Amino acid sequence: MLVNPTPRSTPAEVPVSLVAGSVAIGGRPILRGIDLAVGTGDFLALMGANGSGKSTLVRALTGLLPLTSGELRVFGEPVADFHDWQRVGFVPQRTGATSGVPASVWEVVASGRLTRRRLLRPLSRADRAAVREALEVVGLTDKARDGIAQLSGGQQQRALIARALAGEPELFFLDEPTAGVDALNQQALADALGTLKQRGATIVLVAHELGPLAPLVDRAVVMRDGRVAYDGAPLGDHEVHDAAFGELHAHHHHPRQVHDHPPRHDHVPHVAAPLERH
Ligand SMILES: Nc1ncnc2c1ncn2[C@@H]1O[C@H](COP(=O)(O)OP(=O)(O)OP(=O)(O)O)[C@@H](O)[C@H]1O
Repeated sequence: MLVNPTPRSTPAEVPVSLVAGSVAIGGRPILRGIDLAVGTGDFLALMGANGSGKSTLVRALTGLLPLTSGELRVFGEPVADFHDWQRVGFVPQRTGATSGVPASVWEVVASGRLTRRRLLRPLSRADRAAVREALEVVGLTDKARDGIAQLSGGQQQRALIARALAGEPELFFLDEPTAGVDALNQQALADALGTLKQRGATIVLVAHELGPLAPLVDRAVVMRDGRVAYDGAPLGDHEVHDAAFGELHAHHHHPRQVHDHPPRHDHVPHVAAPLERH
């Protein structure tokens, strides 16, 4: 493995790192001994078959789902001590839960500023500017006054992304942002994420197919059965399939799977992954 003596981030700056992270739901192991450190400015695509644990991993990395074992650090702090959640944005998998909520697009996006302002204060000028900009980035300026429920699925997805953008996160998680989104909207999303990336944001997204996002991705992680099956340079479709279904083997055995960028977890003490079995 490559050893880089000058990691891009100092330990305190690493946006998110998980060491030997395991999650069980209802006693069933879902994530098993995951080691993953996401460096500043990474654009990471989390891939793998249905049920391989991608969404669970994202929820674990955002601290929404407690670990059964292992250690999660957010911007260098153990998750229990981390309070600066405004630095983190999360767009969950689309569920259609927005239908029936009588909110305008503007209101939905403005709610992304909630963590930044004190309760019961009107939106400040900075808040309004951030909301306006977020709407512009996702191309929904002209829909700001529409009800969110009137938008198409892809537009709703962009509104949710704008909400997260309005919070100006440094670390941004998106779970399947392209699922069920047409080609035009996928391109708009790619443009929005490209802008974020240019600003130095760290992005982790779950995707089955990258489509127009592919040029942005600089690191791929493929999950298989609750474990990391591949972590390295972006893969072609066939290679993703092979990693997801076990035809590429553990990365220290296969030259293709050697990291082609600096290792991300120098800062964390090595902890042996607990052995888990069905
Ligand atoms: N709340 C839950 N209760 C029980 N089992 C769960 C729960 N959440 C996830 N699982 C199980 O954990 C496994 C991983 O699910 P997860 O949603 O993380 O996979 P995924 O890779 O995101 O899949 P998909 O591509 O279908 O979204 C699946 O077997 C799923 O059934």
